[in-house]
Amino acid sequence: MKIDILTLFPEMFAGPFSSSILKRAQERGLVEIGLINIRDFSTNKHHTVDDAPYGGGAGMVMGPEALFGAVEHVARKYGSKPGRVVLMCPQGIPFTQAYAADLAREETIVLVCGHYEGIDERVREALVTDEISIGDYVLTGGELPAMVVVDAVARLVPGVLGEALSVMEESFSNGLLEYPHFTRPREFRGLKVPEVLLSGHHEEIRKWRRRQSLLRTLERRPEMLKQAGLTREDREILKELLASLNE
Ligand SMILES: NC(=O)c1ccc(NCc2cccc(O)c2)nc1
Repeated sequence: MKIDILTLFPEMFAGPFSSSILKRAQERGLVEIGLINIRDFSTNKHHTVDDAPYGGGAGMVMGPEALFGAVEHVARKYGSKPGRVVLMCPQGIPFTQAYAADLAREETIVLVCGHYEGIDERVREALVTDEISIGDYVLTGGELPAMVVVDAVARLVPGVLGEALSVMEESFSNGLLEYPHFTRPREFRGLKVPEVLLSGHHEEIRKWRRRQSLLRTLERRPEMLKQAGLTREDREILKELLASLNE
């Protein structure tokens, strides 16, 4: 999978992409991450990429020339239009695990890191296929959201996480929050591991984990329960949990 990132600050990406899973994924050729400096496509001698907004108002807007130039550069690099051109912005669609899975199926995606008060609308109209927000807050630029998207998407590319992916996705993608995890030592500063996890009874362990996922989801994200595809057994457990919470 090829991910090209259009940014004014390519140096911001050196850290996250030069360590651990993302580094190894690139070394193994599973993911290619291209960093493209939007400023290289500025069309004026001052190399600016932003300008005052028509209609007045505070702040600056990123103009169309450099962004169009940068996206066309990517298209020429691959000899075809990019599959998806994703603008990171607060007005975007909330980024979710499902959205990451959707993007991970693409051969090439471009992430556009906007700045200033926003970007010229003609970029949205003519180039952008997706607008994504990583949360309801405004950041100084789209770079951090782009890193989040690259991390969430790259780990889903086949081979990047290996069998760990299926285990992780299975627990998260079942629509509930994860159950608690424990590892050695069995007791730490008086805090013990739940006995059931030491019992070796796999069916009991499965039930305990499912119950913990349901309890955690009920307590923290009850709205997720509606579309979680609950079994009859789950509903029984939820009834008990609700009864005990209402005691
Ligand atoms: N929540 C987010 O994903 C997010 C994304 C970007 C961003 N800032 C750059 C920007 C880019 C475009 C328009 C705009 O108004 C601001 N801030 C927050």
